[in-house]
Amino acid sequence: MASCFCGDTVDVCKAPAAAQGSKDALIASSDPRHPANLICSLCKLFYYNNWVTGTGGGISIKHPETGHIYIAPSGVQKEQLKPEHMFVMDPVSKGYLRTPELYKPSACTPLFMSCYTQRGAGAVIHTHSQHAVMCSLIFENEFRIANIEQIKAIPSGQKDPATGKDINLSFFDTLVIPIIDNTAHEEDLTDGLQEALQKYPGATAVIVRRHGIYVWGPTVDKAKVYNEAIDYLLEVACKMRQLGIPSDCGIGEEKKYLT
Ligand SMILES: CSC[C@@H](O)[C@@H](O)C(=O)COP(=O)(O)O
Ligand SMILES: [Zn+2]
Repeated sequence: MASCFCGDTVDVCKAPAAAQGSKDALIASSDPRHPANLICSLCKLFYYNNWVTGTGGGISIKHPETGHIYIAPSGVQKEQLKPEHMFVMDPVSKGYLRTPELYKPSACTPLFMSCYTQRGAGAVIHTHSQHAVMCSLIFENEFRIANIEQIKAIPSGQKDPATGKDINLSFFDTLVIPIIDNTAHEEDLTDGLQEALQKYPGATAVIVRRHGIYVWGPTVDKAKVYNEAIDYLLEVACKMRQLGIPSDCGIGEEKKYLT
């Protein structure tokens, strides 16, 4: 049976008939969960959170069945993306299976690839969150926050030996996120990101000073939850700092900073 560009054989290709057998089968789908559609809907959502305005930031998703890596073009308004704008990369050869005309792939591609390769990520989110930028000015090399309920949404880096599932942080734990320095060009961040990935094997995010944050997870849903929870915690940390309370202070210790 002949194979389609989407990775299926043509008899099971789920793309609309007009796209079957063409490279558009990689991006044409009526399924809102298809990476080409999900990148567009999530970027809209992120735009309204002020995370990907002014063309900054973005998201890359690995197709959970085919393993194809979906990447948006560089320098475009992320809330206006359409599935036909997507680059599609083969995860093994790292060659592009689909290259939309007139566009270059996101400058974040080498950083997304580092998270796929070194962390087995299923999706990588990059935002220009103001909370991440502010925390990168407040903290030196690590962002730390402790004893806040929302921490429980973040993985600890440990796995349950019985189920193999990620164990999340507890309320009493401290979340630590490494901070790397920004560079003139996005792709030049790759070495710094890779070093941080090695040094912090349990981390699910890296903050880029005066720039934003990269957050990844084993699935797109988990990456989305981690990004939301981390942004909430970054915002809480900024507010605690404004009141003079260290974000990793012990339970009850805040009183002594509030006099
Ligand atoms: C506002 S320009 C931002 C870019 O330099 C970069 O930091 C970024 O996040 C997006 O890069 P892009 O190549 O458009 O996907
Ligand atoms: Zn950026």
